[in-house]
Amino acid sequence: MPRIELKHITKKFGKFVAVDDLNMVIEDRSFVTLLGPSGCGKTTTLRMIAGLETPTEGIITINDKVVFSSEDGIDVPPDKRDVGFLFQNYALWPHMTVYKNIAFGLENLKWSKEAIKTRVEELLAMLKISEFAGRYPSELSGGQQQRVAIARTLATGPKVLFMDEPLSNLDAKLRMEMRSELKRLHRETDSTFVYVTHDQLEAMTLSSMVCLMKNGYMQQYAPPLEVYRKPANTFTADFVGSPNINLVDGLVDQEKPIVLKLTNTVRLVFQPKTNIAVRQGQAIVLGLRPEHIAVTQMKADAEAEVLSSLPSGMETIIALSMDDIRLHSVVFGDIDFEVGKSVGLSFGHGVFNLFDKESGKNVGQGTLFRA
Ligand SMILES: Nc1ncnc2c1ncn2[C@@H]1O[C@H](COP(=O)(O)OP(=O)(O)OP(=O)(O)O)[C@@H](O)[C@H]1O
Repeated sequence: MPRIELKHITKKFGKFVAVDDLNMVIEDRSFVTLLGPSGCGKTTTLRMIAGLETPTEGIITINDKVVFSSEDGIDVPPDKRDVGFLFQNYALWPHMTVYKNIAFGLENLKWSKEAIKTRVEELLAMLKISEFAGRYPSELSGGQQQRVAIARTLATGPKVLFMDEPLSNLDAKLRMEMRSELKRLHRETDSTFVYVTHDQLEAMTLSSMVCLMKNGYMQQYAPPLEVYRKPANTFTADFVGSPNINLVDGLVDQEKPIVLKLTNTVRLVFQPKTNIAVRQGQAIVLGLRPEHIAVTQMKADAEAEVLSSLPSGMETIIALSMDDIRLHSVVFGDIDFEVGKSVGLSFGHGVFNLFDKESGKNVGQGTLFRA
């Protein structure tokens, strides 16, 4: 079963380094998402693994077989890597029916008519498009066309499936529907999925592992909830989560216990979960997820004023001003808050991340309370 390994993969376009010394292991049957802002190197990475782009340096192995090595001059072509593709422009063949579109690849492989029929019917059922078998692509909605494209890609049973923003042409409702379809397909097919997106929500909800990239560098490679709970640096902290994490600048005011000074009046004790090293006067950034800032009338750790309240029914996003620091909190339930009102903030039920201001790196996790 395929396990993919990238060793010291670098890709340069002229002098420009698009991917820089990337090392990663994609475990068999995992769902790995390459995530990051536009231009960070996601597509280039995917294309190098697939064999569509030649790395400048490094080694790629699939199932312990070297498919690329700059040193040994090995470069196995894409069709010999046992992989399938699904891209943003999934262009179905317009003059072929849905059935034919899915069958085409199998006919090329000289499958028997009966075997093709069995396989196509299985895929039509799996993707819930059996009733459209006789239609042409122009007679289908965008979401239905996308399902056909997925069925066509899955037909030959590729061990690894590469997808580059496959849902970006769909409207919000369909994207949501296709997300759960993709997750189900991943379970049902036993294939390894490698998926490119710049949509953090898509990456969070779909993947077993997220590879977060910036400027050609891997920033963090971890399960999505680990990226969320324990971001490696301020960039990854800020990239995942909606509404965004609150990143508040401050100073280490005291080392034992650790006291953080956020403003002239807001000082908080940071109780680390494990031993961490900070020094007095060190500039830090405190990461506060909005759902860990509770708005309370009792036993507050800090005081704030309500700047705005955005109730959506299930939850309310509140903009707050704590001294001159702006914070966002999320409160669950259909509650509204009065603008201008003074409220208390409690940090009692959260675990917070502390970052070094200069390097941006995570220095540790801990709980917070009033100093
Ligand atoms: N053929 C090329 N020649 C020169 N530069 C390229 C080429 N292909 C990509 N690049 C550059 O390499 C960088 C990474 O491109 P890549 O397509 O991998 O980014 P991405 O993260 O997938 O972005 P997006 O989300 O916008 O698709 C970009 O700055 C891009 O301009």
